[in-house]
Amino acid sequence: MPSFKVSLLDYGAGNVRSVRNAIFAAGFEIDEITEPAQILEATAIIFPGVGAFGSAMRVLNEKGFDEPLRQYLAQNRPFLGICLGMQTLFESSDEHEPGKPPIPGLGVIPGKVIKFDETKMTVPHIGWNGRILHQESPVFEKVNNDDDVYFVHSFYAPVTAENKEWVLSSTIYEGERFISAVQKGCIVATQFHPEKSGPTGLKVMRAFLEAVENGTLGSTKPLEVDETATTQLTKRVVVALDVRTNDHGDLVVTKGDQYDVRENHKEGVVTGRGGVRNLGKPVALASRYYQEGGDEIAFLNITSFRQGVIEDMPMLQVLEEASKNIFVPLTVGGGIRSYSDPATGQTWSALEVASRYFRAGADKVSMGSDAVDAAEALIASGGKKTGETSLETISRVYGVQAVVVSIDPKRVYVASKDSADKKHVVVELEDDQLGPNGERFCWYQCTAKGGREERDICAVTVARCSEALGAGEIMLNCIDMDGQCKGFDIALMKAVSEAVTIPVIASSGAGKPEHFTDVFKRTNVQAALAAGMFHRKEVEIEAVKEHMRSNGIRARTCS
Ligand SMILES: NC(=O)c1ncn([C@@H]2O[C@H](COP(=O)(O)O)[C@@H](O)[C@H]2O)c1NCNC[C@@H](O)[C@H](O)[C@H](O)COP(=O)(O)O
Repeated sequence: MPSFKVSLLDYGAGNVRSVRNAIFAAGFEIDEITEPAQILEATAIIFPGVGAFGSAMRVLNEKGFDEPLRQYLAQNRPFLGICLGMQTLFESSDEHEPGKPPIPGLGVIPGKVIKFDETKMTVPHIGWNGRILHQESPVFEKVNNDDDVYFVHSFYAPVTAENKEWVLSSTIYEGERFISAVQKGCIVATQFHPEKSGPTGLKVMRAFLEAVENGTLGSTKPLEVDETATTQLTKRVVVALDVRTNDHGDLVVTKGDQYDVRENHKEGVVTGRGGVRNLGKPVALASRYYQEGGDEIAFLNITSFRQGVIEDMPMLQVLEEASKNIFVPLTVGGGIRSYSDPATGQTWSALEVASRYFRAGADKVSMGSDAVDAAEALIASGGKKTGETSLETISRVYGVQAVVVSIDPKRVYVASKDSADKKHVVVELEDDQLGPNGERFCWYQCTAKGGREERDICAVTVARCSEALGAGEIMLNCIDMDGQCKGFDIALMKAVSEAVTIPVIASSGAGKPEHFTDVFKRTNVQAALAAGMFHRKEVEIEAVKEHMRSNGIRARTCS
């Protein structure tokens, strides 16, 4: 039985549930810090930060946590900061609340936090990347040096002459070296998320707590840093679980065939309107994919458009259960929008809905129909933002990296590149992906309500508007390819990933490992997802990664 409880500094933003679950998984109990006085009474403090530097420091100051925290750190007492919990240790940051003056950091480490240059690279830096060690430390002694860890951030701390002695590890992203972990004595912090870095992350969390327990935390040794060493962001293999209630009211994982999730065929014979395809229980399947090395898992509530009031949120329980034993990023989508209860007239904002999901264990929320509405409104207003759309309100509080837009387009074939309405981006299809009658040109019409409502706006426009409104990532589905096992729609993935600077997840159509290698070789998407082929056990996640590696594409190794 550990001799101390971990003091958790939760300033109320983002998914702290996973940090709690990772501490429990390491065998320790938690004291929630709610009063400034508790800080100086703590044995070990863990400070997870998600969101924006400015609002984090404002909350620390308003709650009176900043001064006792500075004293605690000045006494070199055990501390683990995560992501923003590391950045706030620095003197300042370029990330501050719009229209508000920059707020200084805790000022424990010299230096300023700055933003990755989106003219040179995709921002945010989302995914699994490596570490170059600058010190030997008990915190990393249980993990292999080349184990990847999970990052999700747009701002970073560069290594400088003034803060060099603090650097525990650095990481390279698109040629830019940044500090991925710091340690001086008993003060440790990571830019990456140990609670989301799978078994590797859990080992880091356990090693930190055990080093506090046996008093060895501060025993570090500087290492000779190989200046030529580098790291590279892996391409992510994501698993999607389309979830809905079946005709008996059970919540099941289902899988559409071009978005139609009903069994209409038996042995190739049309049998008419059958039951909802049932491919298993959401939490059980998600746990299987975690064990099998899935880099991220997305739960999509595909009938959420029918949901009336906020109370009917079945995905909350799924998330709470799943996040107990799954330590890779969890995304939830479906029904992230504002609600009003016709009976009581009570309304709930999309921000309130999203906050419930973050508190239940989600790392990212994904919006479909609401994003199409917001894009149409932005176009109609000539690009004038209201600041009130769900994309803007949620990304302002939780950071763009926590906001995904899921786009559901379908092909509209046209005779030539300029025969469609000028407002739609027409693409030329790849020779091996022409239309059913050899069509070579099409535009991608967006839909809402799960493909049920066609809208007069194209996928490229919705992606661009979503980025402008605060989305940090695009999940790019394709109704034509969904469930067809013929590969991802390359032309669509190219058109959208070249139109935005935020990461794009390719989706719909994978049927074999080659399809992942293909989309990573022919487009610059950062991730790709599949559903059916994994649910039907036709392909293993590791087989996909093996095929990628054997074609020179970096994939995360789980140890
Ligand atoms: N009938 C359906 O299938 C369906 N209806 C709605 N959705 C999703 O549910 C969410 C609804 O969100 P809102 O309530 O509009 O914000 C959206 O993310 C939308 O994409 C649906 N599924 C979307 N599914 C797309 C992928 O998630 C799928 O998993 C890939 O196509 C991979 O499949 P494959 O590998 O088997 O080809």
